[in-house]
Amino acid sequence: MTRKIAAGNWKMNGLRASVEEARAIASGADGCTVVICPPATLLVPMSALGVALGGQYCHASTSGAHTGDISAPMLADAGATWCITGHSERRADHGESDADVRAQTEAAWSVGLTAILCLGETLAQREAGETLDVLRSQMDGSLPSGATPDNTVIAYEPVWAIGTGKVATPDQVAEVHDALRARVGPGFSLLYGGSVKAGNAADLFALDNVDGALVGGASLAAADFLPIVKALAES
Ligand SMILES: O=C(CO)COP(=O)(O)O
Repeated sequence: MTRKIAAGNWKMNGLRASVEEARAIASGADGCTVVICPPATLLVPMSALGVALGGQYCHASTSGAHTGDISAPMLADAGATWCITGHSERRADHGESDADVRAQTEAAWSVGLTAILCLGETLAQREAGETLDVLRSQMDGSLPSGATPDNTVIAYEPVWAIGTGKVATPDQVAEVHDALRARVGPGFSLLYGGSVKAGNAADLFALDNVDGALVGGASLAAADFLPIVKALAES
């Protein structure tokens, strides 16, 4: 059985006042696993809300001279039980390679964090017909061999659908998720991410191999996120 997971990636958004929004999400979440990945500064203030928390990234090392970075043990110590790895914004903004993502994913596992490993093609790659090849190569390069359904969730996030309002069509998502399922086998939860909103969530969750979503903008407010959680719980 795959787990149904609604994960919110708050990215670089949220101040201490946003803890109240997370509290509202926590109290309304029902029927599936809900994870909030706030900025690291909000992990401790959110740690008593009763909702699962995740980091958005972790360094491959456990400690050391890496100014501005954060390690998996720090995330776990602050209350996280999950960690996003390989998000396309990290790959683009910080030059993270598949090898980096693989090492970060192993670092997350080493302290018991469940990794939400992100993959996705750019618009140019999709238009060149390279989508499945790109994803295969990202999987080969960034998914460590010790991955299990307990320690890893895969998130397909087409780069062109992130923050653009252009959600991938159900056919596009089904093609990729069916290929991912064939690659990883049963049990692994496969999330879709990229402009997921209340209005398109049910159609995505109706697909065979979509077990949830990794939501950006629409996870910041309970009024936007909870209808997505409900759609997943009812799928
Ligand atoms: O990148 C995403 C989640 O990790 C998706 O972001 P949006 O839902 O804002 O498109």
